[in-house]
Amino acid sequence: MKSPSTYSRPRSSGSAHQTTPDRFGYSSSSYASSEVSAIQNQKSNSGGNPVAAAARSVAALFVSCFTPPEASSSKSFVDSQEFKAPSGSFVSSVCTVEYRVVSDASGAGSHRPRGSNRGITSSSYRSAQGKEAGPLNFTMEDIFQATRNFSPTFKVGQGGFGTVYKAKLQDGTVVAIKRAKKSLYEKHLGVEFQSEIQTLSRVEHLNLVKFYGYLEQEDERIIVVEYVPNGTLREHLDCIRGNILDLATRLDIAIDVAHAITYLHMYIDHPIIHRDIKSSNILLTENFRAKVADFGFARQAPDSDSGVTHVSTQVKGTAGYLDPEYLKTYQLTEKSDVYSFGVLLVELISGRRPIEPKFELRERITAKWAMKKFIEGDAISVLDPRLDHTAANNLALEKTLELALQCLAPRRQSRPNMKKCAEILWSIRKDYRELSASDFRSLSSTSHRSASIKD
Ligand SMILES: Nc1ncnc2c1ncn2[C@@H]1O[C@H](COP(=O)(O)OP(=O)(O)OP(=O)(O)O)[C@@H](O)[C@H]1O
Repeated sequence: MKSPSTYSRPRSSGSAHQTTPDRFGYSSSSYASSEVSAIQNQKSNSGGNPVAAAARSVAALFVSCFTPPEASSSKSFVDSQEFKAPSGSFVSSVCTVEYRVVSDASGAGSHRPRGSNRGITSSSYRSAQGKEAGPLNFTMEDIFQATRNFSPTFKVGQGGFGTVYKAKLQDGTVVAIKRAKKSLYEKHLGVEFQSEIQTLSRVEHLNLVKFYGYLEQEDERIIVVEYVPNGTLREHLDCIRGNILDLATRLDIAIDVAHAITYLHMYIDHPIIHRDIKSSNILLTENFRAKVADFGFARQAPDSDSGVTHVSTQVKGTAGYLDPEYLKTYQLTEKSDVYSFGVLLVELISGRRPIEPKFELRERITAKWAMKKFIEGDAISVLDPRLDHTAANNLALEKTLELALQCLAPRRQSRPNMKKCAEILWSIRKDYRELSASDFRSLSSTSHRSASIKD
């Protein structure tokens, strides 16, 4: 459950460009010039390893961490009349007990979908089999029937938004039914609900949860989406869903997520910034295909055709995944998702959560710890200890950390876009497969040789 806590950060033009440390330790004192220069000096004596050289050059970006962010020519989304938020709609952000940063949004719900309180969209015209099945005209009765009056037996999850149930519709389609909490204190849920249904109704992609419809009636707000049966990525990294994920599967998942975000950023009419990319929002199918879920914080991206470079908005997202430049300037772009994706890459490689309070201070912020290790030439110690140090794993580890370092660049201009991330990951996977195959060949020829010696 979300509840207001200590984090409060009202928009204030005066403070936006100061070099104050953020609460995750990415400050000029803790992670910028002196520390990185020292690391770079060490590395400059370490020979001509191309990976290390790339790491060094990207590491230099950390030196410029928290310099004033934008040239004055940049144009904000709120500068545009069309998207101006209603006056007085900006309020302080708050942090939840789960460290999820939420706030009453100014913009996510600015375009209510047309129609009544019974939501049927183009995406809801399809059944689970992908057939054109006609609109799923949900009534409260349908929902009660499908969930057996919201029986706890069918409950599969609980999030900040509410409770999630697995249910079967009358046509046999298995769906997830998300029922919003009714708490009077949770006004932001209305905004999250609007944001989620608006976004879901505009998208369709193999790596995004499919939308079937919604219902908004009196104090009930319900979203019906594809049921994804194999839990969240975080549950798999925690090994509470069976076996440990091997690196090949982790690379596949990273690529699926990269495809989903690329689609949101580049391949729809009005691109979308997800704003909450994290391992607990990545759902897995039985075949370990990844589907990005939870569009409660999604926001329309700035319209680059009209020269708008960013959206000025309150900070939303989840601690540990938040782009420090967005935190500091309130300027949102697609590159904030790229930053979160960088954190996700480190999570996939290390198995650790983005914030690990139980570790000593210097290991507590996983991305920061991992990047430091990588820059120091000690990538090996970042690999999830439950994975083997094969040649293929070690190479993929180095290359993935190198990409993560680029995604985590303090300044958004230095981060690659998501399409580039996907391309780099394809090439990492290709090399990984080739090396795994040759690892396997040499292993089997060794065992063949030792069997012949015995004969
Ligand atoms: N489509 C789905 N298929 C199967 N399980 C789901 C689905 N959507 C959500 N769940 C389960 O319900 C849980 C809560 O999901 P939900 O999207 O409501 O989270 P949330 O409210 O956004 O949480 P948070 O605020 O922590 O991000 C998930 O962790 C997952 O276990």
